[in-house]
Amino acid sequence: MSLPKIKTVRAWFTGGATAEKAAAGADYHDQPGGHWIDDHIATPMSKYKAYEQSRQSFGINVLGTLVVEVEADNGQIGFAISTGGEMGCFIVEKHLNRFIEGRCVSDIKLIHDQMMNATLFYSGSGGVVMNTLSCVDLALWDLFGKVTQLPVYQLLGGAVRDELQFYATGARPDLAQEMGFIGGKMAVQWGPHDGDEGIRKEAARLAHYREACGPDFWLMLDCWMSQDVNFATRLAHACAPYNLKWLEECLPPQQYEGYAQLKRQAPPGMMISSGEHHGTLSSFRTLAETGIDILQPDVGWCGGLTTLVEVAALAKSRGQLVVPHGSSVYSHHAVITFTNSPFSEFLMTSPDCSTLRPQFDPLLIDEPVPTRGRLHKSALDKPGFGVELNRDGLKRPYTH
Ligand SMILES: C[C@H](O)[C@H](O)[C@@H](O)[C@@H](O)C(=O)O
Ligand SMILES: [Mg+2]
Repeated sequence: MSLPKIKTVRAWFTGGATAEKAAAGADYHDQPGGHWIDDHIATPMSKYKAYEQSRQSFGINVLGTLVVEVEADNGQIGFAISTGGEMGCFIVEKHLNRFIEGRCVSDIKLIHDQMMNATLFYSGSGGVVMNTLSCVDLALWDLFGKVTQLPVYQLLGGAVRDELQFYATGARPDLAQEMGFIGGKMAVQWGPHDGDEGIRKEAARLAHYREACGPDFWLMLDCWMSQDVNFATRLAHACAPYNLKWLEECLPPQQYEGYAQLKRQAPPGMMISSGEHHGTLSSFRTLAETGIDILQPDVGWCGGLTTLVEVAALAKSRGQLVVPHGSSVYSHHAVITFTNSPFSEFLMTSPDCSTLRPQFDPLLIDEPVPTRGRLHKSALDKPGFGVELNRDGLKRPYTH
């Protein structure tokens, strides 16, 4: 089979700081007011009163959505979305384009290695540069699937299970249980600056939902980098009586010693997780060596699908789980091929968690959502990632 070459790469954005209004999409924090995902959630900025109530107030949604499309010389187009906005457009159109155009559509790993090495001097192994590189990588996998007429999960070697099962991240674990999810993960709302009262409030909320959901429904807390080892340890022990399944991302990404200490100090049987704000395989090796139980790379932020596959193999060699941060079809196609990813995250983007809204709505046409907390592999049986792009409102600020 003679494969086409990549003729053009283009980058678009929507939402973010330069947009007139919030525009949800890949940057799913860019929601209109009154949304659960921006309601007094603890962050490293919560110790500043002005930034305690809303994450948008300190800029969680400044980047906006990046869309990358790659067009082959036979006219077929692959695309992907991530969090990166106008800055990502600049990086794609003014820097990464030189490693992409002219290459064969199957040269995904070569392009990935050149993008990684060429951005080392300004990527800091994460952040918007890694988001952008990840988005290019995902678009290349999508194009390869479109050209070969195969879903990405089959390009990766095929499914190791017939269906994906999901826990739901949101403010209402009770509603998640009614919808058939296997668990509910809530965002913590209090942090070290709230002292013992904060721990009491979190434990009381957990006790309420343990009562509402019964003894076996999974309940988790997501701390979004907002804590220190002492607060996280004491929170873990305060929540142990309510069978907290895992405590997530308590510390900033680089505090590896802290994660190792937290894992040692956590109650027996309670899992510790992190990873959604880590980028590159090396960072995940260091994170895995802390001994935490679950690595949670975001495939749109960690280095793309090419890196995610490497991270999954690393974790598998250590007996650790990989449960990617909620990233819709971009992680579904990977997770269903990983033997150490027994479940996935579905991130509730409906304002009050009462309905099943596709995570990247409205950007992906035909974006699947779980039914009774599950998604059969047949839902992924379309070429590439199996979704099409809603181009409404997209802007292309740079060309080359
Ligand atoms: C719900 C969390 O605060 C974040 O908004 C979410 O993006 C992430 O941490 C997650 O694990 O879903
Ligand atoms: Mg998280």
